[in-house]
Amino acid sequence: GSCPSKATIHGKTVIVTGANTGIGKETARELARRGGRIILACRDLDKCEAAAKEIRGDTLNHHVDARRLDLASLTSIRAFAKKIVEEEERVDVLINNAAVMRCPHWTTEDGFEMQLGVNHLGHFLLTNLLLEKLKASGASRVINVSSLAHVAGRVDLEDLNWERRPYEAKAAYCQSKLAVVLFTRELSRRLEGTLVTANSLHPGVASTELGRHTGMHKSIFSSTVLGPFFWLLVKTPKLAAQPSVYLAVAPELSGVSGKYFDAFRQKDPAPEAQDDEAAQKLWARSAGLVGLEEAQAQAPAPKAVPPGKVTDAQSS
Ligand SMILES: NC(=O)c1ccc[n+]([C@@H]2O[C@H](COP(=O)([O-])OP(=O)(O)OC[C@H]3O[C@@H](n4cnc5c(N)ncnc54)[C@H](O)[C@@H]3O)[C@@H](O)[C@H]2O)c1
Repeated sequence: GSCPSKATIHGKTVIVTGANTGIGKETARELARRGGRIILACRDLDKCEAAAKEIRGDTLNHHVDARRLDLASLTSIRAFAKKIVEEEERVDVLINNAAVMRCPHWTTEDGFEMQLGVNHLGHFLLTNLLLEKLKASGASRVINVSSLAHVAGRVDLEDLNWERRPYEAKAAYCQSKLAVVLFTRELSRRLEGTLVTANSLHPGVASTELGRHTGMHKSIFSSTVLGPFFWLLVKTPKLAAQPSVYLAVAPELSGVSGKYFDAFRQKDPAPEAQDDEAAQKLWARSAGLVGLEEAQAQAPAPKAVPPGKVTDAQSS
């Protein structure tokens, strides 16, 4: 169903990755409707601008902006984060939504297996680079879009990038989505004592462009056998966006952190996703791969700034 919370987000700034299409675009649209300043972060700036324009026209919220972010490039992630840190007063919600599913054995600019690189490592670096900004904005929320597919995942810490095993696109997707839940768990642990929360979610199964590499989005749509039933089982992108919207806005989720949601319901993720030791090891491996200083990832929390207030440091 639709988001159980009707809360608005006036004065808040939200970043949504992979927001030019699918669930990300509908998440951005719904949040724009609720009054926030929405930053769409997409690999292709033209598509991003087009989506931002469409959302502005649709919601009459003119605080909807497009920014370039290629999660398959550490350089692009650093450039995006630098711009946000320098130009934005605050970041209240970061929705790590972008993903690649079951693509061929591609690698990112920095040589990571594409699905791990985009779905996990890219968002891992992005989140860490924005962490001080999130803390300075008060009770900010990090929302990591995972998938039920994480239950079939296995994180191989010795071979995260599929260099020593035969590549399996499906298993690589499941690994990346399990990594997202483990990352959320460890992030939440590290955020204890701050007001910032981090949760992950499964949006439900939706008809989006995610199946572009599997042919599923085409074959199932055109299937005369599944056709009539397909729509009973599968959500529209708009409906699949509602859980992300809920985690972003719901007042009742204030202070809730380190949890996994299946749509609107908090649930236990797979046992592998509740392994604190694995989460800590994955954090260390991920930090090493993206070249993140551990010290930077653990800097003490600065004082929170109430909405609308700009500190000297931020205004300079
Ligand atoms: N659709 C489903 O059934 C389903 C089920 C479970 C989880 N999910 C998750 O929901 C999220 C949204 O997926 P969707 O279904 O809307 O798919 P989608 O393919 O329509 O959207 C994914 C977005 O990620 C972006 N992206 C891919 N690579 C990128 C990169 N290198 N840099 C920046 N952006 C990049 C794409 O451009 C696109 O905008 C994903 O995290 C996906 O894993 C979807």
